Amino acid sequence: MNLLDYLPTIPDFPKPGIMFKDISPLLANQTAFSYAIDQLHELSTHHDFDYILGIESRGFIFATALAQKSKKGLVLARKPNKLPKQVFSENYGLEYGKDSLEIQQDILPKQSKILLIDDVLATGGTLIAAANLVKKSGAKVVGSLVLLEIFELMGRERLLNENIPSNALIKI
Ligand SMILES: O=P(O)(O)OC[C@H]1O[C@H](OP(=O)(O)OP(=O)(O)O)[C@H](O)[C@@H]1O
Ligand SMILES: Nc1ncnc2[nH]cnc12
Repeated sequence: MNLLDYLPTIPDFPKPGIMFKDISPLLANQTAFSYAIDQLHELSTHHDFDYILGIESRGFIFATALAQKSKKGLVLARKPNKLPKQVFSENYGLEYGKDSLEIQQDILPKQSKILLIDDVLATGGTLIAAANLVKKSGAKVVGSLVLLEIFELMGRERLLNENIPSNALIKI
């Protein structure tokens, strides 16, 4: 199955010049979605981890499915002002803007091993911010896994510079 058939490119969204990869058709096709989760789960087994960290919002979809399949807990990295307790925060830039992510300060046990999950790796800004939140918690990032990596935006290099191993089911 070629998952790229279910990931159309939408030019100039959300800003001129951005070639946006839309995951909606993949999610809407039960066979493609299920195949993607099975393949991502297989890649996740190469890591020894205690928790999955999912990134709001598209990352939550894949993180939830993988946490269930892996029988691991799911921790949410959320956009600002959504979490009810004390948080660690990170500001970051991504391909088409700036944002912040937060996690609750008391959610990750110190020294626990964390696998980061998102849908797309573009510049890597989002995953590096998520990794910094894990570090602030005293936990350890064992790797990152995405559905789709946009190779020319060089996120993988940025992640490697931060000592974050990265893997992607599809690379374009
Ligand atoms: O590698 P980067 O350049 O950081 O870009 C990747 C991020 O961009 C998208 O998130 P977005 O902030 O658009 O949020 P969404 O999931 O809520 O749509 C995507 O879901 C990744 O999290
Ligand atoms: N080009 C892109 N398509 C989909 N999601 C993205 N997140 C960052 N860049 C993206």
